Amino acid sequence: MKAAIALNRVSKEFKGKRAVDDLTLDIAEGSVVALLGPNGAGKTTSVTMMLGLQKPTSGTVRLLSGDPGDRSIRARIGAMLQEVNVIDRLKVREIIDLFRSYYDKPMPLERLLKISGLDAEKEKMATSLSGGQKRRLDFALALAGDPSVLFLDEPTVGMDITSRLLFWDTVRALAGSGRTIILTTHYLDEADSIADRVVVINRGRLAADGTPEKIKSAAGGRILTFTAGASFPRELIDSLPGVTQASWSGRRVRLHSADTDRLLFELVGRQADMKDIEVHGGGLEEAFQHLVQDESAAAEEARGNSR
Ligand SMILES: Nc1ncnc2c1ncn2[C@@H]1O[C@H](COP(=O)(O)OP(=O)(O)OP(=O)(O)O)[C@@H](O)[C@H]1O
Repeated sequence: MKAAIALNRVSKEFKGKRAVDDLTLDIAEGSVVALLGPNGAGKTTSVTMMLGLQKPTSGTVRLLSGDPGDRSIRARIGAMLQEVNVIDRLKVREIIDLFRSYYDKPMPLERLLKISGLDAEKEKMATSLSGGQKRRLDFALALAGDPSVLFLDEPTVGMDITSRLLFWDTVRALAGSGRTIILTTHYLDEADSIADRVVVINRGRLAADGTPEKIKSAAGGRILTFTAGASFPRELIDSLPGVTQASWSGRRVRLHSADTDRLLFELVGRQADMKDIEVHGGGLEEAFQHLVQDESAAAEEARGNSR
């Protein structure tokens, strides 16, 4: 399948600090991809590089097989970014029309008003809109050129629950018409309901990549933690059945597994030297946080080892 977006070993540094670190990623045309990650993970920086708004410090970005900075490529892209900048002294309808005028084949005004749910507000001054309505106006502006690739950077921030649900229904319908959609969110549930692929970014690096089901099963399950005694061999972890992730923090060991009962039974059977054993699990969000935290802990450890 053709790649709508191709990032090859992309890094971005700000004053010596790496926001994106050697990221390689292909996004197939027609797919709906959610970029997930904690605050400061590098999601927005990645998206702005895909859009050609920022240049990578190293590596290459291709958008629709071309340079993201090219006018002809930009004409096929729509973006709803985090900064909300509503133009003063214009009505909703006028702003949408202004944006439509930038494109050769814009979406009809009526359709944009309907999609964004702003029909009743079309004669209002844009500055008088509520936060959630301004987000919906941003959505209409992103769609003005009838784009084949749509970027949505935390699109539902500021929307109430009804608007959120309506918004995702609309995005789902747009995805059905063959557009490529890249969205960033903090919510695994939102990603799960819309995306066919989830890419988890943490500290500028790829932490996980796969279908929502795959990510959930990697992030999910339960967690067994214990303090390993002096005679606990590190290699023992590798030979344990059903461990999806393992990390060490000092002598504290954290193991993810879909079946922590069996894992514990196995460890006890092998007379492993452990104390302060805990088993915990929980919701999807909590599991996701662990996935990201564990990735960070592993990165810290790798950095420590390489020093
Ligand atoms: N223009 C900039 N100048 C300096 N540092 C920046 C700049 N833009 C981003 N950063 C830094 O790069 C890192 C990644 O930021 P980015 O906005 O890409 O993260 P994010 O995953 O989108 O976070 P959030 O979920 O909070 O929006 C952060 O440490 C941020 O402070």
